Amino acid sequence: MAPIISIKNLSKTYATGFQALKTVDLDIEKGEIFALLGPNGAGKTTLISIVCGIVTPSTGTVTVDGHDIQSDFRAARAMIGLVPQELTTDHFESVWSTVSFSRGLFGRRRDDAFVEKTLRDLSLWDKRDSKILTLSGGMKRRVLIAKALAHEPRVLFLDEPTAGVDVELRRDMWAMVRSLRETGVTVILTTHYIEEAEEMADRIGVISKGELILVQEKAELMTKLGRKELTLSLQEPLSEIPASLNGRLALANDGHELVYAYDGHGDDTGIPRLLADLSAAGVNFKDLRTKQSSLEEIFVGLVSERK
Ligand SMILES: Nc1ncnc2c1ncn2[C@@H]1O[C@H](COP(=O)(O)OP(=O)(O)OP(=O)(O)O)[C@@H](O)[C@H]1O
Repeated sequence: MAPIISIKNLSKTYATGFQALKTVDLDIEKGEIFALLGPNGAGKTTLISIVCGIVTPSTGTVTVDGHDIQSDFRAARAMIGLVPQELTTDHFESVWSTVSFSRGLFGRRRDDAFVEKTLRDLSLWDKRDSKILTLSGGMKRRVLIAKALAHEPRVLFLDEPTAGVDVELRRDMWAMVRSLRETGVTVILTTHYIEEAEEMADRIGVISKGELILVQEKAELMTKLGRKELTLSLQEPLSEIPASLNGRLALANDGHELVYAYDGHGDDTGIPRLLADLSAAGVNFKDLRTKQSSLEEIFVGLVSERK
């Protein structure tokens, strides 16, 4: 099956001379949930802004269901719903009129029943006559989603959908994404939360400094991301690791700490066996802490693995 979005040789250098994207190639399959994972400034918004026709690429092409986003912009854009990070217009409009207006913008015929269903699904029905200005931040986010869905797009982009939203909205948003997928809608979300990519995505692309450094099925990538470290603060410093524990641990902090790295997503972390072996070797500790690899460390690990 042809991909719903095909990105080839895409790069972007802004007028400042800053290169925000470096030769990105990516195909998104119809009906998948794809998470673009990367730290702030990695180029996520730039990438989706190009696909949505908001930013012009410096090189490369993008097609949406076969429509070129530059030469066939209207057809390409009509396929897409975009939920941006912030609402910038429409403050004085009511919820109902801003959402139904968005539908009209894409040439869709008026369909009050569809707009009503969208508002109800997003718990906005009671607010349909309220001016956007008077809504809470969470409600404004819901309006952004309703606007993006108003013209029944086949592809939905969510830019940092849960940054700063409350638990309830996050849960609603995830449920909405899953139900959209059931109707064949393709969802692409950007995030810098590993947990969000893990919860939502079928496939994850890791972007760092404008480069798509890895694209992988979630299950595979989470195994890589799941590395954790257990640090034990010892009661007495050690000059060397006891023979029975060698190979599993590293000494740190001048022998005051032992560090054990393990797969945080595996069923068998090896920790119970490790603690039993430490006790048998007469090594006592006074404190312990665990640490998840940070995104930065993961990126460094992923990039060096590819070399
Ligand atoms: N119009 C612009 N002119 C110059 N530089 C820009 C412009 N827009 C973005 N940038 C720069 O491009 C880089 C990538 O920005 P982008 O917004 O795509 O990142 P991001 O991964 O979406 O990050 P965030 O999560 O912070 O939005 C950043 O360093 C940003 O400062």
